[in-house]
Amino acid sequence: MTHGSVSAFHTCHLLPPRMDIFISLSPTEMAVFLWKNLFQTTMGRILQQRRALLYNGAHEYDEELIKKKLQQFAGGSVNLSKEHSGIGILTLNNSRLMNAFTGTMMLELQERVTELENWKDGKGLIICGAGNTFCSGSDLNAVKAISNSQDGMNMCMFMQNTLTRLMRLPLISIALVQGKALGGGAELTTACDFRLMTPGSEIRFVHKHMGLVPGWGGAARLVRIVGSRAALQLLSGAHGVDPERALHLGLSEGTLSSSDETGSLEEARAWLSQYTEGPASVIQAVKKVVTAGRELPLEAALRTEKDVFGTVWGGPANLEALARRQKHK
Ligand SMILES: CC[C@H](C(=O)O)C(=O)SCCNC(=O)CCNC(=O)[C@H](O)C(C)(C)COP(=O)(O)OP(=O)(O)OC[C@H]1O[C@@H](n2cnc3c(N)ncnc32)[C@H](O)[C@@H]1OP(=O)(O)O
Repeated sequence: MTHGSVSAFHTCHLLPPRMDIFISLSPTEMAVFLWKNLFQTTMGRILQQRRALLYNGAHEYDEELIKKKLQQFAGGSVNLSKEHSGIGILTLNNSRLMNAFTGTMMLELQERVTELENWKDGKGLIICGAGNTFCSGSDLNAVKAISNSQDGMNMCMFMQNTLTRLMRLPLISIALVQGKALGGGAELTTACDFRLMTPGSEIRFVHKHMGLVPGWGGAARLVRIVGSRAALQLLSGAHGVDPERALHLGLSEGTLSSSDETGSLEEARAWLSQYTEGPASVIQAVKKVVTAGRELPLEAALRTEKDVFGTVWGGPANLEALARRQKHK
């Protein structure tokens, strides 16, 4: 395959139904047409793979039933601001209850994740809480009302489906931890690629004190972030993890200097911007190949990497870079 060209392999299944129109195009127009078709075909295949949910009817999961149940526990909101820079700000907004997740907030989180999955210009995501604190987990008023096994298991599967999709977004994500990230709030931080903490903040897996273990996928992700020994200590000790210890464990990427809501968000934007510079198609491709490397067996990861490579090879960003012949000094 030569630089800037779409190889013969790629063209065979991409030729348009109207050959009379296609052959009237200039060579450049033909290359752009074929590249766009290749991009759409490959993206469709990758999107299809990614949207295969963790739980479905085969696992006795009834999404419509749990959605109706969660709808009964209203309050708060999950807001998304998609900025021109390609960075989205997702804010948990229930400050009266320390941003505890009500039932409707769980439903809104799923809606925001769907929105982000379809954000073509998206590159990064910062998740934070209103009122200078992150999230104190599930709304205990709702928890008490759905404490029967079936409702609890359905809520667990709903949140695992949603947080797994969040984790696999083709965006570089940060949990901006201000104040407290407790229980499900601590689990939510582990569904982000990185965590940044403000002075005095803490991440705390309080589940043991609730007679529980994490149910939103937090244990499985925590083991992959800090290792099984540290994860066992954090879950069995249920102690608060301050910024210094989080940094030491590799749970946090850094401690911000600002403690106030606006200042820390600005710092988080600046930190993330160093990784989201460049075309959205390339940043999204980078996240996709890393997700594949993290989650798939080697050969499947290699095949996904090949597919993702095919969406950017010979694309506008690649062709422009070749034309620039930049030196990486
Ligand atoms: C799988 C996830 C898991 C599950 O679903 O089973 C969970 O996440 S269970 C929930 C785990 N979280 C907690 O247990 C947190 C309980 N709350 C606290 O420890 C404190 O409120 C704290 C440390 C977050 C803040 O303490 P502080 O003294 O600063 O403030 P207040 O306690 O006065 O809180 C203000 C106001 O918010 C209410 N609140 C706080 N957290 C929750 C919550 N998770 N659910 C419902 N309500 C919550 C608190 O009750 C106060 O309201 P008030 O009407 O004044 O009592």
